[in-house]
Amino acid sequence: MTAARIPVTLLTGFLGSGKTTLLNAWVKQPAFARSLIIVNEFGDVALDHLLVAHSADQTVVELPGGCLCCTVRGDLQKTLLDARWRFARGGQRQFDRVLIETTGLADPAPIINTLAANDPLARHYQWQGVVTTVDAGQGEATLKRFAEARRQVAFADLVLITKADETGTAAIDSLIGEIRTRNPSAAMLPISLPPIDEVARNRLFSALTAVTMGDAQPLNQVDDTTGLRIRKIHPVRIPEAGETPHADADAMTSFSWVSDQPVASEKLAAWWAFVQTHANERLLRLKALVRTTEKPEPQLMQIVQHRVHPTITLADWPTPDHRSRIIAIGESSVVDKLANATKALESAPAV
Ligand SMILES: Nc1nc2c(ncn2[C@@H]2O[C@H](COP(=O)(O)OP(=O)(O)OP(=O)(O)O)[C@@H](O)[C@H]2O)c(=O)[nH]1
Repeated sequence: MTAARIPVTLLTGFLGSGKTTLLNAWVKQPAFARSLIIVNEFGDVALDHLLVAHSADQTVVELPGGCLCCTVRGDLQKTLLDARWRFARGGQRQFDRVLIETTGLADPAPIINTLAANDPLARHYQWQGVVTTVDAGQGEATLKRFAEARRQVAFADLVLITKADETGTAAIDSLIGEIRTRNPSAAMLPISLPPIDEVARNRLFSALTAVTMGDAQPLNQVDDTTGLRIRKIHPVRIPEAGETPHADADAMTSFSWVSDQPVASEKLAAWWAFVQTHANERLLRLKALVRTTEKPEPQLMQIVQHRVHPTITLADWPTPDHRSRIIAIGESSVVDKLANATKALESAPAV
């Protein structure tokens, strides 16, 4: 008798659309306690896996070095095949399902193909579906501009329209219409994180349970805003059609910065003031986890296109590595300026 296959769910969504925030809430649900979480990082400075707060039952594996969809498919296959014994105790596997968070620029098709059409993997793992996050405020413009965002939506079984708390219903309705034209069969749900009440929480987690456990029923009930019949689709084999991934992203560049020296708060504030003047659609994403001379806890600072998120002081460093890290992705006209400005964080304090 063969053992039951392990369900795998992909979490994708454009840069800054709320994947990590969702994943954090998701894996705290008791039903997801025994999850193996695979986080793919963009660029050479890994930060996201540090921001996933998981429990002792869960393991977060970082897949560094580029985008899951093109450069590290072999790594993903190896990680999944090795995981069964690497994360086992006394011969017992320590996880019951796998959640994979992609980078914000990932094309899901090759990942789905790796999982759905790969013999050794298919023997042990069961492909479940795709959850795609779309930013309520910025999603429509992002969908128009980026092929990656369109493909992330096109392959979704469940689209979560995040940050609904920040956007009016008319804009959300318009975004839902836009998504419908690209994926008529996905279930859709506007959400706020953390969910605003118990009802919202239950709707979100029953939709996530449905897509993770392969149960179409709750998904059918998620969204009836358009009156369309919603059905969960299991992509089995999706041709890549010779498409060059990241066609639009070629114009994009990124920089990353790591330092073991704490930064003076004043200097960080001046840097942040400068960085914010460049918060626009040319700067797709900036994330900074910084140690200051005044505070041992890390400051988490984030920008998603023109939206500057409030700075958060984390309770503690997620790992023993207390180095500051900054990563930015966007058009080189902006990213180069920010990279230059970031050098100033390193210089000796003025005397
Ligand atoms: N107000 C509000 N803010 C949100 C919500 N979801 C996410 N955010 C904020 O949006 C910012 C980006 O969220 P992340 O979860 O880091 O987004 P991501 O998709 O993982 O980003 P990348 O890894 O860069 O692609 C953070 O500052 C979050 O706090 C939401 O529902 N409401």
